[in-house]
Amino acid sequence: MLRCEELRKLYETHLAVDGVSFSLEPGSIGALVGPNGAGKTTTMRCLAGLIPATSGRLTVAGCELTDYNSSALIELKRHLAYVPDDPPLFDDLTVGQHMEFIGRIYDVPDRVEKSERLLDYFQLADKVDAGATTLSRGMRQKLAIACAYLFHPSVLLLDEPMTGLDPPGIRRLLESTRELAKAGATIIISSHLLAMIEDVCTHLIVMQNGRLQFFGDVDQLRQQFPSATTLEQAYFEATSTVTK
Ligand SMILES: Nc1ncnc2c1ncn2[C@@H]1O[C@H](COP(=O)(O)OP(=O)(O)OP(=O)(O)O)[C@@H](O)[C@H]1O
Repeated sequence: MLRCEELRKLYETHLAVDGVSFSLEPGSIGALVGPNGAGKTTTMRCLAGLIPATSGRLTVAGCELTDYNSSALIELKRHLAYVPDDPPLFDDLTVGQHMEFIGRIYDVPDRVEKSERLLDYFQLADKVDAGATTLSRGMRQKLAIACAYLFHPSVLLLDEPMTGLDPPGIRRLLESTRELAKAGATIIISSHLLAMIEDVCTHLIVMQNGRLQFFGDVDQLRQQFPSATTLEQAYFEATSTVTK
């Protein structure tokens, strides 16, 4: 379960997120979309507990992010995985060592077998002994996603996950998010690639200039934008960035 109530985030004098509210039940996949600078990454980072909200109430994986004390954040991190668009990896570790490290700190049962399966699934098996600094951008992305899946998070936040991925990588990522949601996880995918996330998302969160323009499930989206036949058309109508 993930609930974001009246989230506001001020960077000094700039209001990046202005009163955004939405909630997602377990099993939901929310597509977080909006123009550059809309406040998507800021929202994700607040939900992940990486930056404090200026005001608002955030409940993520049963944890209330109100006081940002260390025990609340540690509890949150047990259940949440956040994969930014340029994931920070450990320069001194290999691909296999990343999986081993994450498997150990999250105390993942069968971590060796799960790691092998995930590296195989994300086509990184032949890179198991490669150092993180030798990976391509897409491989770094895949490794960060594999690390996130390893401990089976109940909330997964993916910020622009498809930017560096090849077509098989994108397909596998989307398939795997569907599987994780089916198993009860709550997922948010922030992306500009609307056609690609269209089939996988159950909900749409549209932001623009820090404000929420639309939140609802796919049926509500159809009701609100009856003439839109694609997610992209609904997006344009919600943000009015393009007129026909
Ligand atoms: N650390 C920061 N300090 C000051 N302003 C910031 C900071 N981070 C983001 N902003 C501003 O907040 C606004 C929202 O930025 P954010 O990165 O959340 O947008 P976004 O929707 O993720 O954009 P994009 O699609 O380009 O990634 C922008 O105007 C941005 O310039």
